[in-house]
Amino acid sequence: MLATEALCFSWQQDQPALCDLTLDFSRGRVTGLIGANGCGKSTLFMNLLGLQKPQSGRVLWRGKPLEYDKRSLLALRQQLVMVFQEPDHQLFYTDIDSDIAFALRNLGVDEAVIQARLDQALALVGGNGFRHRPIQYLSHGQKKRVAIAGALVMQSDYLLLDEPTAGLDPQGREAMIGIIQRIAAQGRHVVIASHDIDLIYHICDYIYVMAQGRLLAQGSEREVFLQTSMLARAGLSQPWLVKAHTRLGMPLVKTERELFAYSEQSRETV
Ligand SMILES: Nc1ncnc2c1ncn2[C@@H]1O[C@H](COP(=O)(O)OP(=O)(O)OP(=O)(O)O)[C@@H](O)[C@H]1O
Repeated sequence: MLATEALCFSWQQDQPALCDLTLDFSRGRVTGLIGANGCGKSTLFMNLLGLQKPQSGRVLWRGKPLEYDKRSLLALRQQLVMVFQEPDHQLFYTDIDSDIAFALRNLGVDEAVIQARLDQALALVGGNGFRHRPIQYLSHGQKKRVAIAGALVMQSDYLLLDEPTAGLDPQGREAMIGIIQRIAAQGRHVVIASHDIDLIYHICDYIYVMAQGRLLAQGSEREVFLQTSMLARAGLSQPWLVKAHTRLGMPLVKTERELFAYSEQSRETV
């Protein structure tokens, strides 16, 4: 279980970046964290990872307050792994296999286990087609997949994804949705911070809305995205499928496919 309790954090005195946040990331399989630029999403991730320490309140890991000694943090970061928005920030080798295996080799994991996990992770992100290309020759989207594979080999309980679809073309975005769904289907928790509201609506089963470091709303995707005035206060808008429901009276569905199936069905019955 990963949670925060009345967490407050300031980068500078008297300017709180996070205020009184009580969040539970085990509520949903895929949890969304949304809010306007500067609302505190990245700062929260840093607090969850123990890279920053709250001035008051706490991070709870497996039901206990997070401990900040080196050993505890090392153990935490094997179970709570972050994938940054910019893959270049976490890819260091030119060779994909070496890059993905880096953390496992550091931990002294058996080479046969590393190979098996590498194969699995690359298959899950659809990376086998470019596995033998040098990393510097990969596209942004391909690098994102390698960065996710590097996190997956850790077989962590939680994966924190910062803007997983940023910079991806429509096909790459669809592929990323599939990747996240496959990760969640493996029984892991995924936490996504993103401005891609349609992605959050499509893929998350629990959502926290933040504004200026505070929690503004929480709930299932339907509970959250039907609150138009709250979304406006947070500087956000509704996903297009929710707009189609609230403004055009279409049924509230989770995916485009469901909406088109509904519209075809209604045409047939006319
Ligand atoms: N290293 C830092 N030093 C000082 N202030 C910081 C630092 N990082 C972030 N902040 C401030 O903390 C607040 C929250 O920023 P943060 O980056 O967490 O927001 P965010 O929700 O991730 O934004 P975005 O959507 O733009 O990525 C902002 O006011 C920002 O200026």
